Amino acid sequence: MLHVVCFQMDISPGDPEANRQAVEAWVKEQMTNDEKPDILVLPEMWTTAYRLKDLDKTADAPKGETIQFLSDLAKFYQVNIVGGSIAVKEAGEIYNRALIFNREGELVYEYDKIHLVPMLDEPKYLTGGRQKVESFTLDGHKMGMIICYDLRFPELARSLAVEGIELLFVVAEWPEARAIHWEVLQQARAIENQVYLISCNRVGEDEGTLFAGRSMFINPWGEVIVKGTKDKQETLRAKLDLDEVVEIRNNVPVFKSRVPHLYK
Ligand SMILES: NC(=O)CCC(=O)C(=O)O
Repeated sequence: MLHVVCFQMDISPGDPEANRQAVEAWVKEQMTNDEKPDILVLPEMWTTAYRLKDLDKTADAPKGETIQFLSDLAKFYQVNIVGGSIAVKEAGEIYNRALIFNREGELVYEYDKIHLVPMLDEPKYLTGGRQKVESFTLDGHKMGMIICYDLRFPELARSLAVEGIELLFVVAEWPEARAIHWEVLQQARAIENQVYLISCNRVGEDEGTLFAGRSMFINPWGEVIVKGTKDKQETLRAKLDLDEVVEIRNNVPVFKSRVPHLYK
């Protein structure tokens, strides 16, 4: 069983220090519980939220404070951290960068959001990722990670599923205005790829945008096993039986039935 916990967070806009303090307190609370989680998950752009005009000042350096902070927490509590994403400024460009740390505090994977979301002005302020997505391994299990708007591009999740991931993380700041897409697309990605899908969205409002919450844990059959509220900061948790992935792939052998040379 893999015990996964997500922080459906109400982010303090443009205030990395306040957000780091909130995350530190939350991690401490999780790790002093009797049942210690295996993986902690944070949302998208959790240090700054979508204060994009300020990112020149508030983005982290590539080996900056937030990266060290997450690494130290992972090492101190010996827990894997799917560190959501943060703004990182590198060679004059700003990226929406996801960060994954193992129990030793090592950065095992980083991913720059490929699809920048026009509806939130990302292309005006950020540079899209140029590296191919890859899977990573935590506690011996293959996993993948995408960021928010990436959810709309099924080929991205599929490429990770073809690599053999059992679990897909979706970290997000998805607005309430398109909440129906958020819910349905998550279930679709879980069903078509036969993976556990763990999403971590923010709640709250910033500069007129209300965010949708409804973070979800979905099993590889497509059932929502845990769902956050639409408007409350809260912690979501579940123990995942990864044998279910194998069982469902045996019962409905989608990956064996694919004929990829006949379509793109
Ligand atoms: N932060 C995001 O990528 C939001 C995505 C979004 O609003 C949408 O796809 O709709």
